[in-house]
Formats: sequence, structure tokens, C-alpha cells
Amino acid sequence: MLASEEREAAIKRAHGRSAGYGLDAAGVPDVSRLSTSALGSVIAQSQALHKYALPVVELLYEQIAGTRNMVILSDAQGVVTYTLSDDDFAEQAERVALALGTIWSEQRRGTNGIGTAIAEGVPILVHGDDHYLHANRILSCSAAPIFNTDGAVGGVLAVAGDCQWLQRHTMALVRISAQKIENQLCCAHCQTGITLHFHRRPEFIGSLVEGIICFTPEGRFLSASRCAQALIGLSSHALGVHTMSSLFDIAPSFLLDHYRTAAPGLLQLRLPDGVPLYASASVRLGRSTFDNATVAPGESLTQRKTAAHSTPPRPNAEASRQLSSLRYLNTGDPQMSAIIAKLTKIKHSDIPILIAGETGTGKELLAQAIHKDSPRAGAPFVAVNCASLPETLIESELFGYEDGAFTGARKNGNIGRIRQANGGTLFLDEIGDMPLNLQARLLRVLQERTVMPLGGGKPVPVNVALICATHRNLRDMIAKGAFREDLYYRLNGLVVKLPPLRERTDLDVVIKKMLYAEEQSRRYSVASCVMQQFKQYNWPGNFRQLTNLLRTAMAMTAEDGEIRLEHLPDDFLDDVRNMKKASAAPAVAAALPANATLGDVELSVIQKALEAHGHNVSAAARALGISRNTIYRKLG
Ligand SMILES: Nc1ncnc2c1ncn2[C@@H]1O[C@H](COP(=O)(O)OP(=O)(O)OP(=O)(O)O)[C@@H](O)[C@H]1O
Repeated sequence: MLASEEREAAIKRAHGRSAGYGLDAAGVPDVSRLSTSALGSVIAQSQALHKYALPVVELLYEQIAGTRNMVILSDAQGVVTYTLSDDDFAEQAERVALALGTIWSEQRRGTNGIGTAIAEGVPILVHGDDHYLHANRILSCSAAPIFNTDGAVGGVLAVAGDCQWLQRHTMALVRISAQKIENQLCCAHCQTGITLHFHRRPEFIGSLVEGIICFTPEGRFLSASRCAQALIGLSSHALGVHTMSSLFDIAPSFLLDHYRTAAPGLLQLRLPDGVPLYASASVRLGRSTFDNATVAPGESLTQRKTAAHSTPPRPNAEASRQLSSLRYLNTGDPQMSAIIAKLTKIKHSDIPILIAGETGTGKELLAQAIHKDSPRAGAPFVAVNCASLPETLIESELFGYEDGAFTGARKNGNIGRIRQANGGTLFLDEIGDMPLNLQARLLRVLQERTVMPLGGGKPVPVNVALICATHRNLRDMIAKGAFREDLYYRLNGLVVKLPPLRERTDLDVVIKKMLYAEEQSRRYSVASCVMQQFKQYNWPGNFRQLTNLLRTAMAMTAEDGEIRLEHLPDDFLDDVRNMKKASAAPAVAAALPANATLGDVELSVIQKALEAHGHNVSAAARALGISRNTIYRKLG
């Protein structure tokens, strides 16, 4: 909305343009209107705009009904394509030819709400004598351009009425409504793909000022709302060369994993310049839509209600969402049942929890389930992977920093992940990878319950529940002087060790739930000979590998949805064959010394996979169900 001097300047410019068009201010206005067929084709061209704008127009009308006003929708040339008005204003509107098919461009009508909003490209109030043509000075018009995602004006939303009845808040209502329409037009670009709703402050997500950005399922840029362009600092045109990874440093597969977790809270993203953002996402793939509503693996993924797709949640899905997440993870394996029983007992206390287990066994998923079942469920769950952050960044990332604490530090500083988790749960994944000097700082935070940001300032009190995870043997690390004993005893209030997939006795139930979570609109099943192979396989990548394998196999199935041997990837079948000759992981483990750590076993499995795939890292990563980066990291 323009400040009053800016508005006056805009009106002045509009008068200049109107005079330039040779209009006679005191003359009879051109009130001609399009023929019915010409108007029909204009409306047909505005179909997308109408689809998303009309519900908003009706809502807007409800707010101004009875105030001698009319809500108007025009196309980008100022042709009125839709009106909704009070009867007592209709006569006045008729007098100035404010009707369907009339053209309110500045060229025809001089300074006026619709035409001037198009010419200036901003929301504007044109009131009484602001109008260039004397005949229109009985009007007051609040108009806002509706921008397409490419930045061009696609139409105008306006409220026009008797100038003696000006309602001060009308301009704000029109501007908000136009923005609502723009946001919906932006989301409409994403019939299949990923839509991120984001803002620097979590409380603004879901509000009108959130940024909306859409990507294809592969992560290519599709569209961005104006707020998104402003928050990112790039125009829609400049965003065109970006992908989800280049902008936010996350891959679409990460999002899919995120929405299969038990408590997919807000995502925490970072722009290339380091600015942190909070985001929620809606992923629409084929007939499945899932988003930030609570989704546990195996539960029905939440069907997001939109005007276009509205599927009521199924009663059983509703019921299963009532189950606690920990109970949900209890699928009948005795080791898991024992873990869940222990965790359930302490879920109301803030006892630090240490989760051990091989890669992909569901450590983060369990941590989220613990958080979701705890009294802290309404507060943030903040996960930090100590292995994936460069050593130089862990400190600033965790503890935050003051303005100008170091070269390259962001203006206004950064509160750090520990403070972001205040009131909630801090999950430190791969805690064994935390450098020794930071272990000392973390210990101080846990003892003193305060954080001291880098670059000075006062200690800030924090209140977090701590859950850590590791695939390493921390006791061995302590013996080697690589992990602080005092920190270890602070972290291990309760230690639970997640069983690897090959030891789980509930594979049938788990797979059934996973298939259902992937796709509820179709029934999938696993042929018994395939299940037999699954049970014999050693699953070095654990759940992560199983998830990837099932996704691929599901895409291969025929009409009946049964996963048969021919639907499994060749490298998996090769692995199964090789393993039958000599069961890989136990053999690897057996070949290692008795005091070998989980890390040693992992390393051997990775080396074996590399050998089996001719040292092709991508093929080995695929076979293990882990990323190439993980292989490089583990080998490094
Ligand atoms: N019980 C389960 N049922 C279904 N999917 C699961 C289960 N446990 C884990 N997964 C899936 O497996 C993948 C890996 O899980 P998660 O990240 O929790 O493992 P992790 O042990 O933390 O892995 P890493 O050690 O590599 O960080 C995720 O996609 C997760 O959703």
C-alpha cells in the first residue's frame, strides 16, 4: 500500500498520462463495452485467474456487503470480467458504466482505480476528485494488481463504491485478497511436485506473508510467490536457474524421508548466504499428498485439503494418528518392544537418552517419536548431524554467535541450534563425531544450562531435553581419548541400542506398514519368495535401504501390486546371490577382531560393496542404500 505522499505522486503521474492520451476531463466518457462473444473469450483467457479468484472475491464481498460497494475483477487490460455488488450501488455503477465488459484502462477512462493499479503496478486508492474524468468523481476505488508468478500483472481486484461512503479498511482488505489469489495461483503451478511454505520466523508460516516456492518432484524450480522472491532476494526469472538443492541445500529425497518420520515438524533450511528459514512442505506425487501434519511411517499420509483435491481423512487413519509414536514403532520385535517399554517409562522425565545403532536403523525416527510422546511435543525438535557439518561450523551452528563474531558471520548474529530447541528437544546425531574441544563446551551447556554465543555477550539460559545418537562405540572412543568420559556420563541417562534390520523378527509387519505408508490408494503386497529373500538378506543400509528398494519395486509392479522377484533391482539380487555363498555382514564381522566396533563393521561392509561393484561408488552406495557422500565420509 502506498504512503500518502507516494499515492499523491502516483495520482499526479496518472493525470499526466491521462492528459497525454488526449482525454477530455470534462467530456463524456467512452462507455462502450465488449460484445458478449468478445467478453466470453476474454473470460476464457482469464480462466485460471477466475478459478482461484472467485472464492476470494465472494469472501471479500461478504466483508463489505451493505456498504454501497461493488467487488470487481478485471483482466490485465482493465476489462471488467466479474462483479458482485449491493443493489443500492447498482444504479450509480450503471451511471458510470461500471459493468461487465467495460474497459477501465487509463487510456479509456483516465486516472481510475483499475487502470492506475495496472499502470503503476501497485495497490492504490483512487478517491473522488482523484479521478481524471469528472464523470467518475462520484466513485472511490481501492484496487490491487494481481501478479502472475513471472511478475507480470495478470488482473486487478478492486472494490469501487460511492465516494461518500469510503471505508478506511477497504484498501487493506483488497490488498490482502489480491495476495491470497496470487499465492493460490503460485501453488497451482504444482499439481505434481513439492511446495515449500517458508519464512524467517516460524510463526509466519501459513500467514499471508509466508514465501511459497514450488519445485518439480526432481527439485527443479517451478514458481515462487512475490513474498518468496522478496525473502530469497531473487526475482522469479533469476530463480529459474535454481534447484531445491542449490537454493536450500536439500534434495527432494530428503523431504520424502522427512515426511515419513513420526513427527515431521517444521524444516529448518538455510539460503546460500546462510540466512536460516523455517519451512513446511506439501509433497504431491501422483495421488499422494503429504505435508507437515503428523505422519508416521505406515500411517495414512495426511491428505491435504485444497479446493482442487479434497479427500476426507479415512477413519482408520484418524484413529491410528491417535496412537503414540512410540507405540507405533512397536511392531512386534522383542528387542524393539523392550526399548519402547523403557522409553515409555521415562517419557515424562528429561533424562538424556543415547541411541546406538547402525546407520539407517531409525535412530532419528525414534528420537522424533520420543519427542512427540513427551510433554515437550508442542515445542521444537531440532536435529543436528555432527558428522555432516564441517568441524569449523559445528561450534557456530550449535552455540550461535553475536553480530560480527568472525569474518563471514551474518549481521545480527545467529541464535544457534541449542537455543532454537529451547523448550523442546535437541537431537545430536553422530555425537561421536563431535570434536573434543566442542565436547567440553557442550558439557558446560549441559551442566550450567546456559549457552554462551561466540563473540561474547551474556550467557543465555536454555531448557532442552537431549537425545544423542551414534553408530560408534563411545566407550572405545573414551579408551582412545577421542571422547570425554564426563560428557559420556552426562549423555547416557538411558542407553538404547536399536537392532539392525537383519535381526528384526517383525519384517513382515514393518514392510506391510511401509507399503501402506508409501501409497494408500493401492494395495501392494510382497510375494512370499521375495519376503524369504528379504529375511535372509543382511540389509547393511537397514531401513534406509529397505525404503529405497520398496519404492523402486512398487513402481515396477503390475496391476495386482504384488512385488515379485523380477521387480527387484539387479544389484540387490546379485547381493542376495553373493550373500548366499558367504553371508556378507556376519562374515565381515567374523573376520574382524572380537573388539571390532560397529564402525569397523560398517567400514568393512562398505569396502566389500565397493569391491563387489568394481569400486564404482555410486553403484556401491545404491546397493547399500546410503548416499555417495556417506561412503566418502565413512572412508575418510
Ligand atoms: N520403523 C521404521 N519404519 C519405517 N521406516 C523407517 C523405520 N525406521 C527408519 N525408517 C526410515 O529409514 C530411514 C532412515 O531412518 P533414520 O534417519 O531415522 O535412521 P538413522 O539410524 O538415524 O540413520 P543414520 O545413522 O544414517 O543417521 C528414514 O527414511 C526413515 O523414515
